[in-house]
Amino acid sequence: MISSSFYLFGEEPSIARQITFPATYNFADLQVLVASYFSIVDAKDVGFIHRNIELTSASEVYAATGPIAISINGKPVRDIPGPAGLPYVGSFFEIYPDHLGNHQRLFNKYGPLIVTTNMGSRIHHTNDPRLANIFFSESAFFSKKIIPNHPLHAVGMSEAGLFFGNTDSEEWRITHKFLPPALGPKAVRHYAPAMQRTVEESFSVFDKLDLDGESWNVFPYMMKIGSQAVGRLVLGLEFGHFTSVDAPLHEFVTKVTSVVELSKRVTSIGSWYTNMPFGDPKRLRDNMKEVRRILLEASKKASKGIEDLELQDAALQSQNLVDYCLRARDMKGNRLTWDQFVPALVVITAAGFVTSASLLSWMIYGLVTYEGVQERILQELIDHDWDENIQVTADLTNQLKFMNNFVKETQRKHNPSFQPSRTALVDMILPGGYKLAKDSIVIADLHHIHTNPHVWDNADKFDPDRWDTEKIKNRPPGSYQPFASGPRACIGFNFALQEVKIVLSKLLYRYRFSLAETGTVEYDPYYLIIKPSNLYVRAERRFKWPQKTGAKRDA
Ligand code: HEM
Repeated sequence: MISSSFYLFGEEPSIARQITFPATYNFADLQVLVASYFSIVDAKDVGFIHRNIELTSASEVYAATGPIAISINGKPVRDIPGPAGLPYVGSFFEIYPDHLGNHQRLFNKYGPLIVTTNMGSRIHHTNDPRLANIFFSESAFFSKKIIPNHPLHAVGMSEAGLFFGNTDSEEWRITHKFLPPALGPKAVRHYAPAMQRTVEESFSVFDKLDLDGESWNVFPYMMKIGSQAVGRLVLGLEFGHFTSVDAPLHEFVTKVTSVVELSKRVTSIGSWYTNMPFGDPKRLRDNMKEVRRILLEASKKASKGIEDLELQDAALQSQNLVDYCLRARDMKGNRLTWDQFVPALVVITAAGFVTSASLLSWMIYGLVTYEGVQERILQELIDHDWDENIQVTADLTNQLKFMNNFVKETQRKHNPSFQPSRTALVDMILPGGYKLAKDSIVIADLHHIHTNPHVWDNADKFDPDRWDTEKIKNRPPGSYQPFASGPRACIGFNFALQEVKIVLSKLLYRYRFSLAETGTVEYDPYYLIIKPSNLYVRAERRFKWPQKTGAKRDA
């Protein structure tokens, strides 16, 4: 056996630790051993330096006398940089109101991992795909664990399992076993007719707005469509959002929307604010209770089948997710109880419509902002034999190559979700040599990863055709993850993608969209997701369509 002492390059040699290892160890074995002693996340980053000389083989390490420095990617370990901040408010004014622009400025200034302090809450952000993948991987280093500093802590709701539960909780384990099959690709296919019916119901309203020559604010209407689809498919509820131009939003939708708004507002002030017995924190708790009450009542009324079914069969045969939850059994005959599935369905409903409504809004933004996009999608529809009576299926939308590129590029540049957060489980050394303490909150900034100039060519350019290039196939792992990745990634992505393609195609075939107001379209910085707050468009009914080009055959 050999015994050598090691310390982290950048720290004092006097605190070196003695490590014993067999003389048969090669360089890679040494990297792994030392990484495990010093909690270095990726052993491949480990290098050895002795008397200012880099050691490149195991025999050089064996021969070194005295403490050996451990470098990370050839560099010393270091603290995570970030703005110094002001007393009490910390970096609040460095970040808000334009948190997207300001985080970009901070990444430019401090590098790919930064720390900000907001009224006592320290949060780490990255725009680096590799770090994001490490955060998302649910490992001995990181997990989704909702501790007081975590941005989702203010909402509570750990009993939902999905979204708000810790990964090591029984609630998450059980809901994550039962609910994903009902949102898998096969299950989602049988939702296509209901999705189509939902968008077709909106036509009477958009026709009327067109006849009256009126423009409309996109997000609220996409919210009506998105929530109507989710209400129908999750709860079996009819929200009646398109009975007239001004039909009010269903109570459930208004309450969920205010929860989304309030939770961002409360967490943007810091974790200490969460438990205040008044103001926004109290309103947030009250609205959460209301959302749960409404969902419980709706679930009791939802239409149901009779037979119990195995998970996959239940996913294909149930009329809605309440029906699914009541009938689905696992191999051992276990089922979800009402206490388990009602909170989970609250989350699925909310996660389902706010995000999809926002993505649809950004897609309409794309139509009216980026030249030629609208015409190309329309031409593609025509070339795929689209007409007013078409029955849209998943097979059909999957054939729409440009549409699919357009959705991907919209999610790259304008993804609704931007701040999935994880918690550090131990003190550790990250790639780049960053020292991170246990219980630190880390956020993979999806927006900034997707627009990172070190990863993307012409990152700011909206270019759907980039998705056809060789370069895109060889992009770094983790550089595009609109639905996050790893075990806690989105379980509703099949649903979302199918829905937005059906809704947008049907709308675009019927209407020509144009921007109704000049000026900058802004996002709402105090909303939990990124949505355009002032995008006004005109949707004019089409009466003429272009000729087929025969491009379908070539696709
Ligand atoms: C464009 C639309 C959507 C986007 C961009 C999106 C994005 C995301 C992201 C980034 C996460 C990870 C959150 C985190 O790590 O903290 C997530 C989780 C989740 N999403 Fe989505 N989502 C979308 C649509 C949907 C839909 C339609 C549903 C359901 C019908 C859904 C249900 C969920 C659920 C239940 C989770 C939590 C999974 C878990 O806790 O393991 N999402 N979503």
